[in-house]
Amino acid sequence: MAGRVFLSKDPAWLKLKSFYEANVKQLKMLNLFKEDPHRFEKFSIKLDGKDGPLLVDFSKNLINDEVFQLLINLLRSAQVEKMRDAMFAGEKINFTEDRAVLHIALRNRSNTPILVEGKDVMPDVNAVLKHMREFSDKVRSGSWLGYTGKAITDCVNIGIGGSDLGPVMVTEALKKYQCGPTAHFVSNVDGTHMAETLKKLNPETTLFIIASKTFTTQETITNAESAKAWFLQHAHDEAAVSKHFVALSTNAPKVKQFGIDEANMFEFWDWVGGRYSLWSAIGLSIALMIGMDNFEQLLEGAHQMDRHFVEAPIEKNIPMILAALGIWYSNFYGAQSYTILPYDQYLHRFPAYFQQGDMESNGKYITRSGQRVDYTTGPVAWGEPGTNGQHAFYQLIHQGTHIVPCDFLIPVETHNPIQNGLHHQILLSNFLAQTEALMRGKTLEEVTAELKASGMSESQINLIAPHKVFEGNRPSNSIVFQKLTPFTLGQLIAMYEMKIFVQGIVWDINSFDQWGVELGKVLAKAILPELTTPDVISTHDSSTNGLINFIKARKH
Ligand SMILES: O=P(O)(O)OC[C@H]1O[C@@H](O)[C@@H](O)[C@@H](O)[C@@H]1O
Repeated sequence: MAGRVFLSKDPAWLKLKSFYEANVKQLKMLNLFKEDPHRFEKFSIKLDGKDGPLLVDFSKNLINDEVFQLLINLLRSAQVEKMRDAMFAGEKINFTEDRAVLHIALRNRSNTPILVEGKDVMPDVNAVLKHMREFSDKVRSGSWLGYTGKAITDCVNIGIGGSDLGPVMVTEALKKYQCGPTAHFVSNVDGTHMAETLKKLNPETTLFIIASKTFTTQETITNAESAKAWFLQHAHDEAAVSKHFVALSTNAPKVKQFGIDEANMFEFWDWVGGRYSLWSAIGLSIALMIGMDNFEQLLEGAHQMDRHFVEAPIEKNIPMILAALGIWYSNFYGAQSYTILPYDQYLHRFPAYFQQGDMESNGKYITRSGQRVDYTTGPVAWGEPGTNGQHAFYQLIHQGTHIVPCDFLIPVETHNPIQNGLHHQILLSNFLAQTEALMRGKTLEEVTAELKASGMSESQINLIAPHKVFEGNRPSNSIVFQKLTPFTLGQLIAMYEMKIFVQGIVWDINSFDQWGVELGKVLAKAILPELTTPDVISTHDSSTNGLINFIKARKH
């Protein structure tokens, strides 16, 4: 952005750097809690929502008042508010693709005009939502019939990346709200994915949704062709295809070419990035499975978070604060990753969804003005649902040599209070215990006293005690919501989207392109024909040649 100083030269950055160098050893959370009885109130935000409040407690972080203020100053210096406003105003902030970034328009429930090149996009957005409602109502009510006159019981979304991960994550998260066909997903070009999915399906009652923004993605088009071939093996009638295939795309000519009726195409636009597209027609499988009213609740929740993001001052702004904390750890503490740990089984694909959301957005080393950064940008995002993660990788989070900031998420109420709610009580207690343990740790004195009390000998204690010590002082955010409803899920997704946006602005990168996925695609296209010729391949480096020739020699 014009007038922007290179981040590592920004005085706000340099202040954080010197604060870190001078004070890092003194930032002990346990002491900070002791010194300030109001730390929780000060470093937490409650956002009221339709389905109950969303509480974000960031008090278990390595911050004091001064760091917090310095981080806020950094965000101001990076002009995040100005860039946010530019995004919401439809400016072409994705300048490498000459596009606006307007997933916020897809969930703009207040319906205020949003202009792209002088044209309000809301009428088009509303028209597609209407189309989705009409279609999903027909399918769910059983009035949309397959080629033998039977209602649709299953739909298969064929898409990859942003045309897959969002619908997969949301249909898993909102399974409890199912009132329509069961959603299946085929993304991988590995024929196993398609073959294993088709095994479970009846062509007479299955709807295929071909989801591809470009409608040129090799994996998706290959899978779509295979699904069509399978379908026609049963239906023996090209005319039946229109009853069983619909498309979600920005590319009408390609959709037609594939043989899908234009009436069965659900449109979206180039200002919707793939990884931000679940709010668009790409969400059709969600609308089919949970109904359009619930889909619109998802949009409502996201819209509420968008409003909060636009209206709240930086100091009280959830996505801004989460972004600032992430920067504190990535750029000053040297954290290379962070975890998303949902204590809700329904959210089991939530971390995977944000692997694309975060890493495809911010995994970049070129600034908006074309220079190479001399600081780190997007971290590795990973995670698994609690409590499974506890029995797998939490060892490293508690006692490893890496600092791994953690986001813990949990609903107060479960959809499945089996055994009188016992399971959920156990889940809640584990959630609370983990963040406390990470923060408090356990000292050598505490461990020694415990071992002594158990009757252990001095020499045994000396041998074992160091292994049982926890340094503690390990950061986490606790994100607590009432219940996992469509509205709440919308809030949570938008919260992370906006956090990622803010970080991209501070790092001065374009979070909305993805050139990094292109090189492999081009090389794969060149290699594909080489796999079928009888020749020995010598056009690559010796490793790639060797691998190709080995595979060819072993293939029957
Ligand atoms: O929706 P289509 O166009 O098939 O793209 C699917 C995916 O392709 C990948 O290469 C990435 O660029 C993703 O961002 C995108 O979501």
